[in-house]
Amino acid sequence: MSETTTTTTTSGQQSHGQRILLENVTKKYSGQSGAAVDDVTLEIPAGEIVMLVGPSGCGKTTTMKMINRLIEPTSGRIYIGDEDVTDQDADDLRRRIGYVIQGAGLFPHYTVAENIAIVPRLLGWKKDRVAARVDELLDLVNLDPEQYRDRYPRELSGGQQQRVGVARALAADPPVLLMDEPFGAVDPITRQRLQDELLRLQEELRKTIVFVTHDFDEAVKLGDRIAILDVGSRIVQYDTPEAILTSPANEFVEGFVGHGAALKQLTLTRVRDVELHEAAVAHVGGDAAAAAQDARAKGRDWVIVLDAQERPQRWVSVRELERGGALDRVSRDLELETVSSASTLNDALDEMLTSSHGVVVVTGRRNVYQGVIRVETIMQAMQQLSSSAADVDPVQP
Ligand SMILES: Nc1ncnc2c1ncn2[C@@H]1O[C@H](COP(=O)(O)OP(=O)(O)OP(=O)(O)O)[C@@H](O)[C@H]1O
Repeated sequence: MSETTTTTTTSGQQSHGQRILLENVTKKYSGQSGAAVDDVTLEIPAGEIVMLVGPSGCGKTTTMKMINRLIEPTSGRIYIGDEDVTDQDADDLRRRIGYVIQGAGLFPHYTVAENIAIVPRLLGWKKDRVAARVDELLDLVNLDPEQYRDRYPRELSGGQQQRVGVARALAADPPVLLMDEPFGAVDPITRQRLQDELLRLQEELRKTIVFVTHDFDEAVKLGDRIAILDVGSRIVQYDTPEAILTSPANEFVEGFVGHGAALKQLTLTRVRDVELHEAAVAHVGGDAAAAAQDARAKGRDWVIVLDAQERPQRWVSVRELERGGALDRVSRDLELETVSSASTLNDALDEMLTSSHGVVVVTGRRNVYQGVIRVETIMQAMQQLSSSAADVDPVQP
């Protein structure tokens, strides 16, 4: 494992995840009658996101914290890659496993840069290398280094703090990331963005990620696999989100899947998997009359105004342009919500239901405009999903 962590460079060389294997792992807290984690065997494949879901107190956090030995197992073995880490020096181990918790857990008296630099410093990296890595990571989590590196956590929003938390966990390029309800304390819109960013990051980094959540929809959205746990961390079902949604193992799992499984399946389809439509667009500073004409030719009543970097700024009606409205306002209109290509159709539907335009605007890397999704596209996807679910699941009427 040490090899992968020391190959980190600021030139973009990245380690890939390593397999984690829990073998007959048990944790008994003193004074408790049953085991909090009872003889669990679980293999987490390299480079995958595995979600641990289960009722409160079932042992999710205990299971996760045994991987970086914040909690010592009572018995059993834990392997990362081929290495048995059960008897390794715990401090040493933790420096090689990224850890993200709810509320980010940043040190309030350290700046953003100092927070991110903690593990690289402990590992003895040279100053220049640490500084370059901090900037690289801030970029990676979509925070402008110039603007944010010298701020203190209290000068950031909850979502920004959480991004710094992720950057800090990634600092020494660990092959394994543990995330304990990282997005539990932020509002739903911020949570959706952070989830999208995590998926985008994961496409690049391919870490092995163990993620504890209470939110089944989050598990479906983020997980390559989901482990549904019952008391004692007993694994009731361990499978892909598709398989859990279409063939829940028993009533306990059905309880998690809940009603509206068809709607939840929208969480399985990404914006990038469906056809985007072209909207009428114009640029800040462009010719308003020409933009209106173009929109009319396309049969559109509204135009999306993009800035010089092709980022959507606001909607403007064709009528306003025809009445001589100019395209000179640069400010971003907060009512123009966008989804990214990594977002789910469920997120897109959410945005659409609160937008008055009947479409949702899709952006790609660096928030560059890509197109729009129409409500018909979402309806079509839902029909396809429910007919394929009926094919797979024989118990469906
Ligand atoms: N330090 C401790 N001492 C004694 N018992 C503990 C300790 N930590 C956790 N427990 C118990 O172990 C069991 C599992 O706790 P754990 O925090 O792992 O569950 P969880 O599934 O993560 O719960 P939640 O979803 O509520 O966070 C619970 O019954 C809890 O009360």
